[in-house]
This record gives sequence, structure tokens and C-alpha cells, in this order.
Amino acid sequence: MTEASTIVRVAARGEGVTADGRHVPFAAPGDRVSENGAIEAGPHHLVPPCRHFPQCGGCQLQHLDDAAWRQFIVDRIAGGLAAHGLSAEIRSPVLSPPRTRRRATLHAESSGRIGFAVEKSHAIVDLAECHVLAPELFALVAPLRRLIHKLRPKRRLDIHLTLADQGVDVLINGVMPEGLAAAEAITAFAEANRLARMAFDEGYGPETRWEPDAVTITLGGVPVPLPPASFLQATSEGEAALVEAVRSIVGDTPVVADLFAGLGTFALALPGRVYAAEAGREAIMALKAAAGRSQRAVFTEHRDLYRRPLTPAELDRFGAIVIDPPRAGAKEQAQALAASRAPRLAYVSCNPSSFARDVKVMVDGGWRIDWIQPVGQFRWSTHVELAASLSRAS
Ligand SMILES: C[S@@+](CC[C@H](N)C(=O)[O-])C[C@H]1O[C@@H](n2cnc3c(N)ncnc32)[C@H](O)[C@@H]1O
Repeated sequence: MTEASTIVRVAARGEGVTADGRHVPFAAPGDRVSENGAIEAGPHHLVPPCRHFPQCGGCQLQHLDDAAWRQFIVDRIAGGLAAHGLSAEIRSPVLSPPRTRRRATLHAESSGRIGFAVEKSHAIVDLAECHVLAPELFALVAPLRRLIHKLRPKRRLDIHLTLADQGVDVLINGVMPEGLAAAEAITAFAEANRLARMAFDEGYGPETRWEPDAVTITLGGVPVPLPPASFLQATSEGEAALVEAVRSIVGDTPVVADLFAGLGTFALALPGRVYAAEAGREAIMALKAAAGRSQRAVFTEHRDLYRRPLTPAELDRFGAIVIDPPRAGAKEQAQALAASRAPRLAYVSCNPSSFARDVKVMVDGGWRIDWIQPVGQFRWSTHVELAASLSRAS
């Protein structure tokens, strides 16, 4: 076997790559690959813990140990930056442990089959075990299977599960159960499983069928009303790592902007006065209500930052800016940031490619990347998150 048949890195989609560029599915760095494709496991190759791996689309990297997963994350970020001629100090990724995912979308069929979709397919893996979901979420899989069997939906369902302060919040998309028998089955299910909320949506907005107490999620010590299917960082460990990085960048800056603020993960965790902008009406209303009730100095604006990014003059009013856009990044806002005189920025990203594209615009406008803190909160997946510290180069 030659040097060229040793796996040297993991590609963006999770295959191992040999020094001569061959892509080998389910191979880890240090594995050796024979001419016929057989893999001889190296020091970073683990026996995947879950029986559903690799069919289940929930995980792509269960065959990697944490050292190899960390390196994969660092390589993805460095590769994204290099594509734009950039480099930076990339710190050791903070990884969320198994069974901590507090938010997930499962799929279900009328047969009761329920789970993540099979990789590159619409088929569903009927979950018998799961090593990423929080136990509170996984405990609902078997009871949900029985409930769905009773509801006999005509089409495939999406089931959004979120661990809220009061318990699990369940939103089922694709069916609106009608009739007494269905209503009784839902109440019995919600009661038996001590759900925080149960809602259904057939395409016209969520209709809540069970919510004994108003559902909240506590962010920065403040209980925030939780609209169904809200964005939430995937694990509380991931949230804590991102918040810690953002806090260290912002420091005690008295006036801060939080752009793409969601329910206030960062706005409510910062010590100063915070202006929070967000396009999701329900999210920004929830943040406004929570901040008002807890007398936190958070000033909210319902604003579409793609159509109407903060202008350079608006940005110049803040001592620091936090930005946490969706996967597509924030091209328009990055252009305004490049033209602003804002001194400090925390860029939180779930996509190393759009992050690097946006940061390139800013670096060309006089910013520099101080450091990047990667966060792996989607354990064993190819999903990469990060918080980056940027400041004015001069
Ligand atoms: C990655 S989430 C971050 C949310 C929040 N920072 C957090 O950590 O919980 C991105 C947020 O951007 C919001 N968003 C999406 N498109 C937007 C737009 N055009 N303008 C403003 N906000 C937008 C989403 O509703 C979502 O809340």
C-alpha cells in the first residue's frame, strides 16, 4: 500500500480523501484504503455507535473520533477562508456531547414510521435509537408512532420537536386532526407525555391544541415566549459556547446592535443596551415582550435586513455589532459594515462559505479577523458553526 492510499482529510460531505485525491465513503483520517476500496481502520476510526448509521441522514460522521471531527471543522473553515485568499487563527472547536440536541425535525408516514430521512432520499429511517437527540425528545418517538397511526394522515408529516422550559413543544406539519376521537387521542397523548405544547399546521399557520402553561425558553436568564417552530441554537452547550465567544468580543461595550436577533440568544446575554433587529415578526415580538417584562435594555425593530440592512451611518452609532444571519449569509449588511466605522464585530455563522464571502468584503473595507471559535453542535454531522471576532485594522 502506498502513501497515496492513506486518508489525509475529510471532504465537506464527509467522505475520506486520500493524498492522491480519491474520495472514500466512511473513511477516517489515518485509515488505509486498498485498491479494491477496503478500509483498514486507523487511530481516528471509531465503530459507529448507532445501528442506523450510515443510512440515517441525521449523522454523517459517526465513524470519526472527536479529534478527527474537530480537524474536519477547522479544515472547513480554513478552506472557506482560503477560497477568498483569507486566513485566521482558528481555535479548537467546542463540541456538544451526544444526546444533547434540543431541537430537531423528524418525518413520519401514516404507517407510523418516524425518523430522519435516509441520506439523499425521501425514505424515512424508523428510529429505534438515536445518539444525538436529547432523551426528552427521543422518548416521544414511540408514543408519536402510535399517535400518528391513529391519526392516519394522508401525506407525509414533518414533526418539529423543541425542548422548552416547560417540556417538549411538538408541532406537526401536514395534518389538521378533526373529530372527537382525534381530539381525545391528542389530549391523552399530550397529557401522558407531559408535553409543554402540541400544535398542528396544515399550511395555514400553527393551531395549538394543548398548552397548559404559556411556553417559554430561557435566554440570558430571561424567559422568552416561544412561538412554535422558532429558531433556537441546537444544543444548550452550543448556545453557551457561542454566547461566551460573543460576550468576550463585545466585552462591556455600552451600546450594541444584535442583527438577525431571533428570540434574543445574544441580545439578552449582553450587559449593555442592545438594539435587536429581526425579520421574524413572532420572534421579535416575543423578544420585545420578554425584555419589557424583565426590564432589560433591549430595543427591538422588526426589520428585513436583506432588503433594508443597517446603513453605515446607523452602524456607526454602536460600539460593537453582533450578526448571526441564516445560511445564506448577509451580503448586503456586510457591504454596509465594510463602509462603516463600527469598531468591533462578532460574526456568528452556520455556513463557512457565506461567512468567508461576507468577511472578504469587510476585510477589503479595512476589517481584520482576530480569531474564530468553531462550535460543533450538530454532533457527527457535516454542519459547521462559528463565532468570529473582527475589528477595524486601523
Ligand atoms: C441563525 S438564526 C439566529 C437567531 C439568533 N441570533 C439566535 O442565535 O437564536 C437567523 C435569524 O435571522 C432571521 N432572518 C432571516 N432572514 C432575515 C432577514 N432578511 N432580515 C432579518 N432577519 C432575518 C431568522 O428569522 C432567524 O431568527
